[in-house]
Amino acid sequence: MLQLRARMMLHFANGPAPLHVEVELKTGSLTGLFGPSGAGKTTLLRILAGLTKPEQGLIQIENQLWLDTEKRIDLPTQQRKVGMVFQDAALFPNMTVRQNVQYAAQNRRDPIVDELLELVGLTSLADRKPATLSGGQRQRVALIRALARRPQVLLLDEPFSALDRNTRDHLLAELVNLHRRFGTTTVLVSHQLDEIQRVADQVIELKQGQLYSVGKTNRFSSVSSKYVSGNVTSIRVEAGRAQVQVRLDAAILAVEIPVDALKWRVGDAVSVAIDPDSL
Ligand SMILES: Nc1ncnc2c1ncn2[C@@H]1O[C@H](COP(=O)(O)OP(=O)(O)OP(=O)(O)O)[C@@H](O)[C@H]1O
Repeated sequence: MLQLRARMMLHFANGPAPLHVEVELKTGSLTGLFGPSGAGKTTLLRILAGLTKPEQGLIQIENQLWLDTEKRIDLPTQQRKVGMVFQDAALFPNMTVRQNVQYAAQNRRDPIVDELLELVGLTSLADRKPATLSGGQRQRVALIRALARRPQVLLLDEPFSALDRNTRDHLLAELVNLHRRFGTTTVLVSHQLDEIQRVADQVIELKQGQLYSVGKTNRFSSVSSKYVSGNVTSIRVEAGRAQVQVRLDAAILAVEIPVDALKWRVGDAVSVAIDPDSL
Protein backbone atom coordinates (compact mmCIF):
# COMPACT_ATOMS: atom_id res chain seq x y z
CA MET A 1 0.00 0.00 0.00
CA LEU A 2 1.17 3.53 -0.77
CA GLN A 3 -0.20 6.02 1.70
CA LEU A 4 -0.11 9.70 0.75
CA ARG A 5 -1.18 12.64 2.88
CA ALA A 6 -0.27 16.14 1.82
CA ARG A 7 -1.28 19.62 2.78
CA MET A 8 0.18 22.88 1.48
CA MET A 9 -0.94 26.31 0.29
CA LEU A 10 -1.07 26.68 -3.46
CA HIS A 11 -1.47 29.85 -5.48
CA PHE A 12 -4.36 29.16 -7.79
CA ALA A 13 -5.44 31.52 -10.55
CA ASN A 14 -8.17 32.86 -8.22
CA GLY A 15 -5.94 33.22 -5.16
CA PRO A 16 -4.31 31.04 -2.50
CA ALA A 17 -6.08 27.90 -1.30
CA PRO A 18 -4.93 24.69 0.36
CA LEU A 19 -4.07 21.51 -1.44
CA HIS A 20 -5.28 18.77 0.85
CA VAL A 21 -5.15 15.17 -0.24
CA GLU A 22 -5.28 11.86 1.60
CA VAL A 23 -5.24 8.74 -0.54
CA GLU A 24 -4.13 5.15 -0.43
CA LEU A 25 -2.98 3.34 -3.55
CA LYS A 26 -2.85 -0.43 -3.62
CA THR A 27 0.52 -1.89 -4.49
CA GLY A 28 0.51 -2.77 -8.17
CA SER A 29 -2.52 -0.63 -8.99
CA LEU A 30 -2.83 1.81 -11.87
CA THR A 31 -4.49 5.00 -10.68
CA GLY A 32 -5.75 7.72 -12.98
CA LEU A 33 -5.46 11.28 -11.70
CA PHE A 34 -7.99 13.49 -13.39
CA GLY A 35 -9.11 17.07 -12.98
CA PRO A 36 -9.25 20.47 -14.65
CA SER A 37 -6.17 22.47 -15.47
CA GLY A 38 -4.59 23.88 -12.33
CA ALA A 39 -6.28 21.39 -9.97
CA GLY A 40 -2.97 20.31 -8.44
CA LYS A 41 -2.28 17.07 -10.34
CA THR A 42 1.33 17.84 -11.25
CA THR A 43 1.96 19.18 -7.74
CA LEU A 44 0.80 15.86 -6.30
CA LEU A 45 3.18 13.92 -8.56
CA ARG A 46 6.00 16.29 -7.61
CA ILE A 47 5.26 15.70 -3.93
CA LEU A 48 5.44 11.92 -4.50
CA ALA A 49 8.72 12.30 -6.37
CA GLY A 50 10.23 14.55 -3.69
CA LEU A 51 10.46 17.57 -6.01
CA THR A 52 7.97 19.64 -3.99
CA LYS A 53 7.78 19.51 -0.22
CA PRO A 54 4.35 19.98 1.35
CA GLU A 55 3.99 21.90 4.62
CA GLN A 56 2.52 18.77 6.19
CA GLY A 57 2.67 15.35 4.70
CA LEU A 58 3.34 11.68 4.90
CA ILE A 59 4.32 9.23 2.18
CA GLN A 60 4.68 5.64 3.23
CA ILE A 61 5.22 2.85 0.77
CA GLU A 62 5.09 -0.65 2.23
CA ASN A 63 7.12 -0.07 5.41
CA GLN A 64 9.35 2.71 4.13
CA LEU A 65 8.78 6.33 4.99
CA TRP A 66 9.66 8.64 2.13
CA LEU A 67 8.22 11.68 3.85
CA ASP A 68 7.01 12.44 7.32
CA THR A 69 7.06 16.14 8.04
CA GLU A 70 6.34 15.53 11.75
CA LYS A 71 9.39 13.29 12.07
CA ARG A 72 11.41 15.53 9.71
CA ILE A 73 11.92 12.69 7.26
CA ASP A 74 12.19 13.74 3.62
CA LEU A 75 14.05 11.33 1.33
CA PRO A 76 15.62 13.13 -1.64
CA THR A 77 14.34 12.24 -5.10
CA GLN A 78 17.32 10.02 -5.91
CA GLN A 79 16.57 7.84 -2.90
CA ARG A 80 12.89 7.40 -3.76
CA LYS A 81 12.42 4.61 -6.26
CA VAL A 82 10.28 6.56 -8.70
CA GLY A 83 10.18 6.57 -12.47
CA MET A 84 8.78 9.64 -14.18
CA VAL A 85 7.54 10.41 -17.66
CA PHE A 86 6.34 13.83 -18.76
CA GLN A 87 4.65 15.17 -21.88
CA ASP A 88 8.11 15.83 -23.29
CA ALA A 89 10.22 12.65 -23.34
CA ALA A 90 13.41 14.51 -22.28
CA LEU A 91 15.74 11.80 -23.62
CA PHE A 92 19.50 12.22 -23.72
CA PRO A 93 19.94 13.46 -27.32
CA ASN A 94 23.51 12.21 -27.75
CA MET A 95 22.71 8.65 -26.64
CA THR A 96 21.03 5.96 -28.69
CA VAL A 97 17.70 4.47 -27.67
CA ARG A 98 19.46 1.49 -26.07
CA GLN A 99 21.96 3.71 -24.24
CA ASN A 100 19.14 5.83 -22.84
CA VAL A 101 17.52 2.71 -21.39
CA GLN A 102 20.83 1.20 -20.23
CA TYR A 103 21.72 4.41 -18.44
CA ALA A 104 18.55 4.15 -16.37
CA ALA A 105 19.07 0.44 -15.69
CA GLN A 106 22.45 1.31 -14.19
CA ASN A 107 23.91 -1.99 -15.37
CA ARG A 108 24.48 -2.12 -19.12
CA ARG A 109 24.03 -5.87 -19.20
CA ASP A 110 20.78 -5.95 -17.25
CA PRO A 111 18.48 -8.24 -19.32
CA ILE A 112 15.58 -5.91 -18.56
CA VAL A 113 16.92 -3.55 -21.27
CA ASP A 114 16.37 -6.00 -24.13
CA GLU A 115 13.09 -7.19 -22.69
CA LEU A 116 11.73 -3.65 -22.47
CA LEU A 117 12.89 -2.76 -26.00
CA GLU A 118 11.17 -5.90 -27.27
CA LEU A 119 7.94 -5.30 -25.34
CA VAL A 120 7.36 -1.93 -27.01
CA GLY A 121 8.68 -2.96 -30.43
CA LEU A 122 11.82 -0.82 -30.35
CA THR A 123 14.47 -3.51 -30.82
CA SER A 124 15.05 -2.59 -34.45
CA LEU A 125 15.41 1.10 -33.56
CA ALA A 126 17.72 0.52 -30.59
CA ASP A 127 20.78 2.10 -32.25
CA ARG A 128 19.00 5.25 -33.41
CA LYS A 129 19.32 8.65 -31.74
CA PRO A 130 16.13 10.24 -30.31
CA ALA A 131 16.09 13.04 -32.92
CA THR A 132 15.42 10.47 -35.66
CA LEU A 133 12.35 9.01 -33.92
CA SER A 134 8.67 9.96 -34.09
CA GLY A 135 6.97 11.55 -31.08
CA GLY A 136 5.26 8.26 -30.20
CA GLN A 137 8.53 6.33 -30.40
CA ARG A 138 10.24 8.87 -28.16
CA GLN A 139 7.51 8.51 -25.53
CA ARG A 140 7.90 4.71 -25.71
CA VAL A 141 11.60 5.13 -24.96
CA ALA A 142 10.78 7.49 -22.06
CA LEU A 143 8.32 4.95 -20.67
CA ILE A 144 10.70 1.98 -20.78
CA ARG A 145 13.58 4.12 -19.55
CA ALA A 146 11.50 4.95 -16.46
CA LEU A 147 10.75 1.24 -15.92
CA ALA A 148 14.36 0.17 -16.41
CA ARG A 149 15.17 1.60 -12.96
CA ARG A 150 12.69 -0.91 -11.52
CA PRO A 151 10.83 1.84 -9.68
CA GLN A 152 8.40 1.17 -6.86
CA VAL A 153 6.18 3.92 -8.24
CA LEU A 154 5.77 5.08 -11.83
CA LEU A 155 4.54 8.66 -12.27
CA LEU A 156 3.17 9.61 -15.68
CA ASP A 157 2.26 13.27 -16.22
CA GLU A 158 0.17 13.45 -19.38
CA PRO A 159 2.79 11.42 -21.23
CA PHE A 160 0.72 10.91 -24.37
CA SER A 161 -1.24 14.15 -24.60
CA ALA A 162 0.89 15.66 -27.38
CA LEU A 163 0.36 12.63 -29.63
CA ASP A 164 -2.37 12.01 -32.19
CA ARG A 165 -5.32 9.86 -31.16
CA ASN A 166 -4.16 6.73 -32.95
CA THR A 167 -0.63 6.80 -31.50
CA ARG A 168 -2.07 7.59 -28.07
CA ASP A 169 -4.31 4.52 -28.24
CA HIS A 170 -1.34 2.32 -29.16
CA LEU A 171 0.75 3.69 -26.32
CA LEU A 172 -2.06 3.23 -23.83
CA ALA A 173 -2.31 -0.42 -24.87
CA GLU A 174 1.44 -0.77 -24.41
CA LEU A 175 1.24 0.87 -21.01
CA VAL A 176 -1.37 -1.71 -19.97
CA ASN A 177 0.92 -4.50 -21.23
CA LEU A 178 3.91 -3.14 -19.34
CA HIS A 179 1.81 -2.71 -16.24
CA ARG A 180 0.64 -6.31 -16.47
CA ARG A 181 4.21 -7.51 -16.91
CA PHE A 182 5.87 -5.48 -14.12
CA GLY A 183 2.96 -4.62 -11.79
CA THR A 184 4.50 -1.27 -10.88
CA THR A 185 2.26 0.97 -8.79
CA THR A 186 1.43 3.67 -11.34
CA VAL A 187 -0.21 7.10 -11.32
CA LEU A 188 -1.31 8.42 -14.71
CA VAL A 189 -2.34 12.06 -15.02
CA SER A 190 -4.62 12.87 -17.89
CA HIS A 191 -7.19 15.42 -18.99
CA GLN A 192 -8.93 12.69 -20.96
CA LEU A 193 -11.35 10.84 -18.73
CA ASP A 194 -12.06 8.21 -21.38
CA GLU A 195 -8.33 7.50 -21.64
CA ILE A 196 -8.04 6.94 -17.89
CA GLN A 197 -11.20 4.88 -17.72
CA ARG A 198 -9.82 2.45 -20.26
CA VAL A 199 -6.62 1.67 -18.39
CA ALA A 200 -6.89 2.57 -14.70
CA ASP A 201 -8.14 0.49 -11.77
CA GLN A 202 -9.33 3.59 -9.98
CA VAL A 203 -9.69 7.28 -10.70
CA ILE A 204 -8.95 10.13 -8.35
CA GLU A 205 -10.55 13.40 -9.31
CA LEU A 206 -9.01 16.61 -8.01
CA LYS A 207 -10.59 20.06 -8.07
CA GLN A 208 -8.82 23.16 -6.80
CA GLY A 209 -6.45 21.10 -4.67
CA GLN A 210 -9.15 18.97 -3.04
CA LEU A 211 -10.17 15.37 -3.58
CA TYR A 212 -13.45 15.59 -5.43
CA SER A 213 -14.11 11.94 -6.00
CA VAL A 214 -12.45 8.55 -5.89
CA GLY A 215 -14.00 5.78 -7.87
CA LYS A 216 -13.44 2.47 -9.50
CA THR A 217 -13.30 3.19 -13.19
CA ASN A 218 -16.34 1.26 -14.28
CA ARG A 219 -18.67 3.36 -12.15
CA PHE A 220 -16.81 6.64 -12.16
CA SER A 221 -19.03 9.66 -12.73
CA SER A 222 -22.14 7.67 -11.91
CA VAL A 223 -21.89 6.50 -8.33
CA SER A 224 -18.29 7.12 -7.38
CA SER A 225 -17.50 8.07 -3.78
CA LYS A 226 -17.82 11.81 -3.41
CA TYR A 227 -15.67 13.36 -0.74
CA VAL A 228 -17.27 15.75 1.69
CA SER A 229 -15.58 17.79 4.38
CA GLY A 230 -16.52 17.87 8.03
CA ASN A 231 -15.16 18.16 11.54
CA VAL A 232 -14.72 15.50 14.18
CA THR A 233 -17.13 16.40 16.97
CA SER A 234 -16.58 13.50 19.37
CA ILE A 235 -14.51 10.37 19.89
CA ARG A 236 -15.47 7.65 22.37
CA VAL A 237 -13.15 4.69 22.91
CA GLU A 238 -14.61 1.39 24.08
CA ALA A 239 -13.20 -2.12 23.96
CA GLY A 240 -10.48 -1.32 21.43
CA ARG A 241 -12.91 0.47 19.08
CA ALA A 242 -13.28 4.18 18.56
CA GLN A 243 -16.72 5.65 17.90
CA VAL A 244 -16.12 8.81 15.92
CA GLN A 245 -18.71 11.42 15.05
CA VAL A 246 -18.12 13.73 12.13
CA ARG A 247 -20.33 16.72 11.46
CA LEU A 248 -20.98 17.16 7.75
CA ASP A 249 -23.01 19.94 6.11
CA ALA A 250 -26.32 18.15 6.27
CA ALA A 251 -25.75 15.18 8.54
CA ILE A 252 -23.78 13.71 11.38
CA LEU A 253 -21.84 10.64 10.41
CA ALA A 254 -20.98 8.04 13.06
CA VAL A 255 -18.19 5.62 12.25
CA GLU A 256 -16.58 2.90 14.29
CA ILE A 257 -12.93 2.05 13.66
CA PRO A 258 -10.21 0.11 15.48
CA VAL A 259 -8.37 2.34 17.96
CA ASP A 260 -5.01 1.77 16.31
CA ALA A 261 -6.37 3.13 13.01
CA LEU A 262 -7.49 6.33 14.73
CA LYS A 263 -5.51 9.35 13.61
CA TRP A 264 -8.01 12.09 14.37
CA ARG A 265 -8.64 14.34 17.33
CA VAL A 266 -11.79 16.23 18.21
CA GLY A 267 -11.95 19.40 16.12
CA ASP A 268 -9.89 18.00 13.22
CA ALA A 269 -11.07 18.84 9.72
CA VAL A 270 -11.49 15.61 7.77
CA SER A 271 -12.54 14.45 4.33
CA VAL A 272 -14.97 11.58 4.23
CA ALA A 273 -16.01 9.35 1.37
CA ILE A 274 -18.60 6.62 1.43
CA ASP A 275 -18.07 3.71 -0.88
CA PRO A 276 -21.42 3.07 -2.57
CA ASP A 277 -20.79 -0.67 -2.32
CA SER A 278 -20.83 -0.44 1.46
CA LEU A 279 -24.24 1.20 1.70
N1 LIG B 1 5.15 25.20 -5.14
C1 LIG B 1 4.01 25.86 -5.33
N2 LIG B 1 3.60 26.81 -4.46
C2 LIG B 1 2.44 27.47 -4.62
N3 LIG B 1 1.60 27.27 -5.65
C3 LIG B 1 1.94 26.32 -6.57
C4 LIG B 1 3.16 25.57 -6.44
N4 LIG B 1 3.23 24.70 -7.49
C5 LIG B 1 2.12 24.92 -8.22
N5 LIG B 1 1.34 25.89 -7.68
C6 LIG B 1 0.02 26.35 -8.16
O1 LIG B 1 -0.89 25.30 -7.89
C7 LIG B 1 -1.89 25.21 -8.91
C8 LIG B 1 -1.94 23.78 -9.42
O2 LIG B 1 -0.83 23.53 -10.30
P1 LIG B 1 -0.56 22.11 -10.96
O3 LIG B 1 0.52 22.30 -11.97
O4 LIG B 1 -0.34 21.11 -9.90
O5 LIG B 1 -1.95 21.84 -11.67
P2 LIG B 1 -2.37 20.70 -12.73
O6 LIG B 1 -3.64 20.11 -12.23
O7 LIG B 1 -1.23 19.77 -12.96
O8 LIG B 1 -2.64 21.57 -14.02
P3 LIG B 1 -2.46 21.22 -15.61
O9 LIG B 1 -3.49 20.17 -15.91
O10 LIG B 1 -2.74 22.52 -16.29
O11 LIG B 1 -1.04 20.74 -15.81
C9 LIG B 1 -1.52 26.22 -9.97
O12 LIG B 1 -2.37 27.35 -9.83
C10 LIG B 1 -0.06 26.56 -9.68
O13 LIG B 1 0.22 27.90 -10.01
